[in-house]
Amino acid sequence: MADDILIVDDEADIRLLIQGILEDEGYSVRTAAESVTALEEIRARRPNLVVLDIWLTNSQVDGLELLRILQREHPGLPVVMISGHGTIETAVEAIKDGAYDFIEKPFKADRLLLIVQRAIEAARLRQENAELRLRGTTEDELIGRCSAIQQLRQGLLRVAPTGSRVLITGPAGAGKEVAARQLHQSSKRANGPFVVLNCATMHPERIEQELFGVEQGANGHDSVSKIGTFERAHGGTLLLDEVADMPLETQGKIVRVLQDQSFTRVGGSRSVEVDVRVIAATNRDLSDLIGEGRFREDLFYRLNVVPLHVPSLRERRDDIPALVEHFLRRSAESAGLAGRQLGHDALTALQTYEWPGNVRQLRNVIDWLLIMAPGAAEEPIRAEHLPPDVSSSAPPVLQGSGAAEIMALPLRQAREQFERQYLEAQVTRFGGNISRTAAFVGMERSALHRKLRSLGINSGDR
Ligand SMILES: Nc1ncnc2c1ncn2[C@@H]1O[C@H](COP(=O)(O)OP(=O)(O)OP(=O)(O)O)[C@@H](O)[C@H]1O
Repeated sequence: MADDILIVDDEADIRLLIQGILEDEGYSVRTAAESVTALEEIRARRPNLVVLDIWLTNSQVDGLELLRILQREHPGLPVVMISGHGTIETAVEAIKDGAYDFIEKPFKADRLLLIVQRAIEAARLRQENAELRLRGTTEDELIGRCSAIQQLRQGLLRVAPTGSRVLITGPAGAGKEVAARQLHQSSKRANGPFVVLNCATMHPERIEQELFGVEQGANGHDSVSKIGTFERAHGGTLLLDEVADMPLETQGKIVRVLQDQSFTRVGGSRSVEVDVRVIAATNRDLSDLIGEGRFREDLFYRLNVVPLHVPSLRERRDDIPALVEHFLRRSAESAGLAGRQLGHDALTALQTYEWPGNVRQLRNVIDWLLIMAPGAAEEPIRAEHLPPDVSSSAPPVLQGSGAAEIMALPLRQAREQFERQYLEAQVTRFGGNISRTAAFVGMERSALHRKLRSLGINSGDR
């Protein structure tokens, strides 16, 4: 997606010159000769960058004043100043007032392009960092090698370049946002913004302001007091997270935006044109909600062009060791703590746990362990060090009380009890796959089957 640049200069030949240079590089360019038109253009749709002449003749306000208005009305919008009669003092003043940089006429095309590219990049990074701070850290990389994740990864790669809409389903914390982010990264819009709107945490009355922005009449002019997520996502991807929680009325408006690729801001009348790829995510069954009249069928079909599913963590226990290793490394690095290893018992306990909160919960457990687990950095973390809710649901053989119980029994029963607990834990850990359990425990597949039957363990051979 081409970045959108507005050139504001009173000299027509300079506007044409800059426009030519930028368009040759693939930018999409709009121009304005004075401040009123410039503000109109910016209010019609926020550009990615403004190239602004310091001296504007026949203009309501000059370049420096316009810069101040932009800083007030459109914070975060990068501005590169141009001057023909530039003095260092004017440049310094513009930069103090928030301009990204300054270029003096006559300038070389290379220098203009370099500054423009850097300014857009810097603004994008700033926006991404602000969003990450707001929502906590997140990943770009979908960790996991199990077949469901490999299938998901292939699906993402196949659909990414097509620009098609995608509906990502899966339980809370399973990685739907990570998948959406990866889709964006592999698409042609990768250099554009990736914006997330969580429809569940948003007050129903505020959701439209968030999505479409707000325009208010001030001094007889319309002025934009808030840029919405649709506009911020122009040229990129918008993830509507927890889309099932979107109020019905807003759903109707989204249908229209998807149809027209344009909308009006709350309180405004002019139409804002955008080019946004919409991805939706949900942990609910939208067909049920359609049946109950709580989700619009037309929106469902528009969003669900390509459905992708992220499995729960308990359906892919095989991926737990790789996820644990990844989070141990990442969390230790970012907290400045020494890295730790997990003992086999702790890892098995994690692999047999049900994970109602999925990968998000696993990540929290790892953060907790790095701070709370006793012992020196080089000592492995044991099952008994896991947080109480995880360790208390671990198979008894991995809990301190398991050993005490076994010691109270005669050998035959003790052996049987141990075998039952040990094998139950291993079968769960390998997701019920008997061949892999047999390989790990060192038994023939058929012998393991017999053993499980004799111990009354339901393997449900998957
Ligand atoms: N496959 C994965 N690889 C690496 N990290 C992951 C993976 N899946 C999830 N995570 C991490 O788990 C946490 C939750 O993931 P994410 O926000 O994508 O889940 P979600 O399905 O969108 O959740 P919700 O429905 O609650 O919004 C994040 O911190 C994310 O970085």
